[in-house]
Amino acid sequence: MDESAAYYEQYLSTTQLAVVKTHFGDGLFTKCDANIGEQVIEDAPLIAYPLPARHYAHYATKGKTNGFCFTCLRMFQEGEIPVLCSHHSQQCLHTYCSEQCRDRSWLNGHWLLCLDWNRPAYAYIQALYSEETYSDYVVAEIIAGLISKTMIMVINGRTYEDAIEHVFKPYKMLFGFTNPVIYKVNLPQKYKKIRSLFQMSTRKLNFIQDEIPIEILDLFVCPEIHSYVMSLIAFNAVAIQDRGIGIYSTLSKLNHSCEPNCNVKFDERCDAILEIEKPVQAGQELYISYIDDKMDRNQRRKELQEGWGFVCQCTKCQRGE
Ligand SMILES: C[S@@+](CC[C@H](N)C(=O)[O-])C[C@H]1O[C@@H](n2cnc3c(N)ncnc32)[C@H](O)[C@@H]1O
Repeated sequence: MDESAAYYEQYLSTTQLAVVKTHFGDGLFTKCDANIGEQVIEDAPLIAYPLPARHYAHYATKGKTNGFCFTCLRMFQEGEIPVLCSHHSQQCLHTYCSEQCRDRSWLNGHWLLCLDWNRPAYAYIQALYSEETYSDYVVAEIIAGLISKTMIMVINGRTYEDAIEHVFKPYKMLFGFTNPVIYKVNLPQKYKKIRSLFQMSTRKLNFIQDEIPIEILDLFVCPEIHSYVMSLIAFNAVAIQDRGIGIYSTLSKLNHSCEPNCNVKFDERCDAILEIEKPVQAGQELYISYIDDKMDRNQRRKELQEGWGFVCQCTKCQRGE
């Protein structure tokens, strides 16, 4: 069993699914027959973020709409009182559906990106929220999460190597395939901005005793990780209805077909449910469609090439349909 298959085995051991090497890198396979409508896995996101437009709508109409949780993306119900960021005083408008979601967001790096807590980096953080630089904002959030989780593990007694391996592995495994398209546009400029932002975050924090060690900054805030994370967002992020985006470990292993046998639905939070659309037999690969598969072949191939950087090799395209 290769590294990727072995890694995913721990998540899939309670399901009838397996990650297997294919012509397109890894793919997700079923180990048993399944019928239309069967839900074969429910996958919680590794990370999920609201769309920036949602931030703005929320900022603009604060107090007038029900809002949503910035961690699990659940929309608040009529009359529900949101939990605010613990450091909210003026600028941070992050709202959560529970203290658990609030604390998860803080440990996942919100302490680095909170407009009220990280005042020295205020202008840099503000710039990340603009709509044009959505991927900058998400890259910064992901890298903040990597730094935060690594620091917490080191404080709890793990070695740097061990902590970094543990924290980065889920992201490393997502990108198992070799994709020729890696985003490198304006990279030095982009990663330097985020580095300056994190360097300013040197105040003593209540759960982290030290400043961000230079080893961690060097490791996670560098052109290689920046371009890797940007590519992850481009190729693996899934749109969650009109709420935001999520990156999912297992779903990221689903290859595309223009005649898919599965589709993905989301529950009221952003957990994804993979549902069978056409009967499948044990040993078959599961496919979703990344695009609107009703388009003609040229349009489909163009979208896949431009959006995901590959020439579609699915059965329908191979038949020339
Ligand atoms: C979300 S990943 C799917 C899992 C991926 N195969 C892996 O190894 O992790 C998407 C990538 O898989 C490959 N891929 C998926 N569907 C394909 C298809 N129909 N034809 C060719 N390559 C495909 C492309 O490299 C694409 O960018």
